[in-house]
Order: sequence, then structure tokens, then C-alpha cells
Amino acid sequence: MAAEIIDGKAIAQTVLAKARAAASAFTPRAGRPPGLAVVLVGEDPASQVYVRNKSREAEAAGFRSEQHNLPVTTTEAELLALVARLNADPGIDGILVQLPLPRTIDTDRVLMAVDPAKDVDGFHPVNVGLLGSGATARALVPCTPAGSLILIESVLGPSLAGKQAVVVGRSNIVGKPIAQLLLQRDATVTIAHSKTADLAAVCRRADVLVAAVGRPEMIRGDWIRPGAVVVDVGINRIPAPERGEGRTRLVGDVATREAAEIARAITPVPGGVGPMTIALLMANTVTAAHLREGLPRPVFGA
Ligand SMILES: Nc1nc(=O)c2c([nH]1)NC[C@@H]1CN(c3ccc(C(=O)N[C@@H](CCC(=O)O)C(=O)O)cc3)C=[N+]21
Repeated sequence: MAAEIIDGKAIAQTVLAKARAAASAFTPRAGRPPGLAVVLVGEDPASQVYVRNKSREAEAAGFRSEQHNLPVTTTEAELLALVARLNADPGIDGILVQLPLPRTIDTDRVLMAVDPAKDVDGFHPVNVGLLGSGATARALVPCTPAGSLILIESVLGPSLAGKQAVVVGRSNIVGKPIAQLLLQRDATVTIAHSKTADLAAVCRRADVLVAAVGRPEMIRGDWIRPGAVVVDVGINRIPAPERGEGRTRLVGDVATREAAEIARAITPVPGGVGPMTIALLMANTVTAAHLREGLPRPVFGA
């Protein structure tokens, strides 16, 4: 039985539609649109594409949208000064500092400088703490984890009670926050990683398997429990000589073709988690705008 391919692009469109609707109700009430500022330091071409896509979506949603492109030579002090200016701007609800930053800049210091109320990435320790303590009514939740949960919900519904969830990867931006969200939905959660003994056997226990390791197609078909829901967070660009000299293609952390023989449902790469990440950034910006104005928090899940 072939797995359902979870259509992240389509589900992202439903989230974006909700974000746009919430933004157009917000604007007359607040007397201003939601505002998003995206900050990019340096000239990594992949980052430039992502940042441009984010700005374009923000404009399509009727936001005030600012893009700050800083040279790779920007100092930490200069970046902190920009963050301070955006923190103080009452028309800006969301601040996203694109990662990775140049090695000359202390990432943690920059992330901690963002006003937690404007932290649409959910990376500030205040939001990490709110998520970890279950105070999700007030937390801004990281975009990729929040988007992944909506994809899981599209197959299994909101409750994961009685399910074993395995998250492979323990990063602060994906693995740990996804684990928190799964726990909150009553899953029994295991966080596995590169030093886990017999990773394949751990994965085989998973009713919900989330792959966020950053290693192309590491998770094979025979690691999948029959009937599992598989969310592939990996985005790896690998050489594709079959497409011609010097060409590349995107693959996830899961060997999708193999896994789809065994799983109940699986997210593709591209077209799975990636589009959800951008949609949730728009949702988080509208959420931040509502919370900052003392308005009830909008709902973006199923
Ligand atoms: N502060 C910060 N927040 C982020 O959320 C953040 C970041 N830094 N740095 C980089 C990563 C990466 N990221 C992606 C978003 C969308 C797609 C996406 O839409 N991907 C498409 C394919 C895009 C393509 O073809 O390259 C897809 O999977 O279908 C991918 C990657 C957000 N990131």
C-alpha cells in the first residue's frame, strides 16, 4: 500500500488564507497592518531566496514588510543596533534574523536581543521557556515545528494520545521544539540523535516519525513502522548528474520512495514542511500583532 503524500503546499495555502483573513480584520481594528521585518546578513544565495520569498508572502498578506540586507562585514554591534531600532518601532510586530549568521557574530546574543513579543521565530529564551512550560497561549512557537504539527494533525487529528513519537535530531530550532509540541498533544516522545544506539530500531517504534538530522536520505524504508506518519524536515541539496553536468536536486532526511511503501502518510521534499515554514511565519506575525494589541490570539491549526 502506497502512503498518502501529505500536500504541504496545499495545507500551507489554507494557513496563509487564514493569516490573510486575520490580517485584514486586524488592520482596521488596530489602525495599522501587521508589520514584519526580515534581516539578512551576508550574501548566501539560498538565504537570499528564502528571505525574498518571506518578504513576498508578507506583502501578499497585506503586511507592512521590511527587508534589511546587511553586508557580510556587518559587526555584531551594528546588527544589535538594528534589532534595537526594530524593537522600538511600534509598527513592527515580527522580527526575523535569518540564520546562519556570519561566524563573527554571536548568534545567541542577537537572538536574545529580539523583543520576545516580536520573536516570530520563537527562538528567544522567553518563548522557549513558555513552550517548555506548556504556556502555549502566550508563546510564539518556532515556524517549522508549528508547521510540522499541522501536517501531522492533518492525518491523525489533534490528539496523539497513545502514540509513540520519535524525533530524530535535537536542534534548538527544530528537534527540541517539535518534541515539546508532540508532548503537549499527549504523544509519548523520544528524542533520538547521532549518538543514539541502534537508531533504526528506535525509529521502528515510531507511530509518528520526525526526521530533522540534515543528512540526505539517512532514514531508510526498513526504519519505518508500518502505518507510521513520517514528517521529513530535511532539506538537502545533492548533486544530480542525471539532470546534467553540475545540476542538483533537493532531498530530505528520509529515503522517501522506500518509506512510502511502508508508511501511512509522508511529507515530500520539496513541497512538504518547507512551504509550511513560510506560512507559519505569516501566522506568527499576525499572532504577534494581535497579542501586542491585546486582541485574542487567532487560530491557525486544523
Ligand atoms: N531565522 C530563521 N528562520 C527560519 O525559518 C529559517 C532561517 N532562519 N534560516 C534558513 C531556514 C530554512 N528555511 C526554509 C523555509 C522555507 C523553505 C521552503 O519553502 N522550501 C521549499 C523548496 C525551496 C527550494 O526549492 O529551495 C520546499 O521545501 O518545498 C525552505 C527552508 C527557513 N529557515
